[in-house]
Amino acid sequence: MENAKSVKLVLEDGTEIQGQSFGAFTSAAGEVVFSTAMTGYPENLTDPSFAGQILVLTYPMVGNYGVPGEELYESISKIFESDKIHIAGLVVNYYSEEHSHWNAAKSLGDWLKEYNIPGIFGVDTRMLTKILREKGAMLGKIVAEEDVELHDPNQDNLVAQVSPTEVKHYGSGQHKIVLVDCGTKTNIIRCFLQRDVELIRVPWDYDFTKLDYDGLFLSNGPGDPKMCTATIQHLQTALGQDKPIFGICLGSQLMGLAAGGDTFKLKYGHRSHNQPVLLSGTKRSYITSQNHGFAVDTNTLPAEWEMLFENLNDGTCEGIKHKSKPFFSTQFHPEAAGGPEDTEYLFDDFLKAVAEHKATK
Ligand SMILES: NC(=O)CC[C@H](N)C(=O)O
Repeated sequence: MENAKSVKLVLEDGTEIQGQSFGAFTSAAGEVVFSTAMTGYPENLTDPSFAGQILVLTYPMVGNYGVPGEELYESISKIFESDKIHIAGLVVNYYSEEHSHWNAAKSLGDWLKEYNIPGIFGVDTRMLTKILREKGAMLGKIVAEEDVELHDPNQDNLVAQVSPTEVKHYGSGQHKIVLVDCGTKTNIIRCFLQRDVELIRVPWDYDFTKLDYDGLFLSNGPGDPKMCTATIQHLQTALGQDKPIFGICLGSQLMGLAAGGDTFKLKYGHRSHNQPVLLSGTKRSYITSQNHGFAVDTNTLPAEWEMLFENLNDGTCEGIKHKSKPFFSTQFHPEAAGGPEDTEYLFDDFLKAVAEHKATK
């Protein structure tokens, strides 16, 4: 790109990498994480779970298909995973200034500018990823003119920042599902609305235990799950009953914590569209979409709980289930967006559990 201004990426270990600016020419600090997904930047950038993070993409050319225009589906976005960009900054190797796609409405750089998010290109993102894999995810900053302090987003209650403040209702259907929105991806809402569901979307700290519902869903969300003390407390009440509960990603970690287990921070997290997981008790594996930096420590789970899926790369917990009650979760993203849709059937499994539970009443 001609005339692009110089910017640098600085890591907490002192590594400095020079690059060029695209998107907003401004400085930003955050946790530097990498994703090896080959496509899906419109979905990734709007996934609220990335709040506070500077995202490094290992795929070498980014921006070539531009950014689609907005369309609505039942009053929520049909295209994006929330209503804004959530990442703190973007790091790419080659930024494709020219984009071409039937669905593109603007360039990636212009989209980043709209939300005042800095991008840096001309960075060897695979070399950078090797550093992050050896040393672990690190704090860092993109520095334009003004220097900024390093900042650890995991010390903040990011969920409170991205969760809605009001209750919203969607759709009509046989099953009344409460969705606890800790930063939900809109494809989770779309997945429910494509099924026989009336959805009640509530804020992260809302006392849903007082609501009349058939099944409880816990969304994905940013930051350290231990920050969500209000959600964990309400969830403990729900675990004392027997209505079906399904959690995804942060929702899985909250289920583990509410059950009495512990979570820990992974060295560098799982962010990609090709994470293999094994369904416990079978030889069946699935390729899954993932975006997480924390995980449930399976060894700390109480005796009535067990691991439901295991990550085949590093053996960590990819979901848990209660041995006798209809409570289960996945650390990966069955709703994909982006990534493979092979595990979307888990929404059907959950609704089947809801229907069965209602039939016994
Ligand atoms: N996508 C998510 O829900 C991420 C959960 C949590 N913030 C983590 O990084 O592990």
